[in-house]
Amino acid sequence: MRGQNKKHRSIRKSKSGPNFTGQHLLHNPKTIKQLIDTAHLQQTDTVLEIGAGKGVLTFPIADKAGRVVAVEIDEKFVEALRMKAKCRPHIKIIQGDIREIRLPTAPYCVVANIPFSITTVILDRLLGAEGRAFQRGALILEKGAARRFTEASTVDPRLLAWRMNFLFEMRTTVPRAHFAPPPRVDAAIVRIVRRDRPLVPAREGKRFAAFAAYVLSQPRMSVADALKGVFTPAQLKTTMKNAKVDRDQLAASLSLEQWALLFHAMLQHAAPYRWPRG
Ligand SMILES: C[S@@+](CC[C@H](N)C(=O)[O-])C[C@H]1O[C@@H](n2cnc3c(N)ncnc32)[C@H](O)[C@@H]1O
Repeated sequence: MRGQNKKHRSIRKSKSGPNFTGQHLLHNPKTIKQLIDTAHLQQTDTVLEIGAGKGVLTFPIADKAGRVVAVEIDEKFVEALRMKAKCRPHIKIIQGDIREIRLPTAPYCVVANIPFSITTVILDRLLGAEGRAFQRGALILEKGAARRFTEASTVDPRLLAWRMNFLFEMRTTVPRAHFAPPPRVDAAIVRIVRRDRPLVPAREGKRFAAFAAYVLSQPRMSVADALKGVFTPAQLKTTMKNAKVDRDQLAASLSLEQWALLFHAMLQHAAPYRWPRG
């Protein structure tokens, strides 16, 4: 018990923000195999593991990948992981906060059972401009979050921005009983893969999200009306025609391709002082 308290104190010390470590350790061999298989790892891959815990994923990942960089915040787990990884030089254990450490700059994959409470922060780092070397991943997320990230259409500007560069697919539900201690709700395995051709360049992600937020800020207004502040009437007419957007179409029904066409038209034709800012 004293050891436990000490452990939690050390986590608290090393973090800013909410004190929640999400230590739900996987113990179901079938789920562990499913998660790792979802990543299709090869000997040429470098894998970033986020929240390595006791290493239940770290070592099977290391059997398949060329290099593993495992990040863990809890110093007790880190100590044990370093002991176990002693004779495996292609495993690097980093003690740190995934919200703060530098991400790899060479191409890498992610396989992880992440702390659910910081899901959006983690995805923002991996899928935003900062994570430009991130190629693909297999992640265990809370089932509700997994559904939200993978449903066919979305009105979340940040998720739209991620989808310009990545494909999301929900693979399978992971019952809460597969973790110790079990989380409040079931989880799911989600596969994320970088698109061969991005619909919007990653460096424009923030500008795209600001554009999407602006158009979506009036959910009952047609896209044409919402864009009157961005384009001149002549620009708007051509843009709507080129993107095949109907006069009365609402933003919620735009396809990803239509979003990308509207955004590119703004960059090409609209005066920069009229571009929405985040
Ligand atoms: C859901 S557990 C997964 C542990 C292990 N991978 C498994 O599947 O059994 C999440 C892990 O992330 C660690 N963690 C929590 N917050 C973290 C952070 N900000 N940065 C790095 N690791 C963190 C926790 O200590 C915990 O070991």
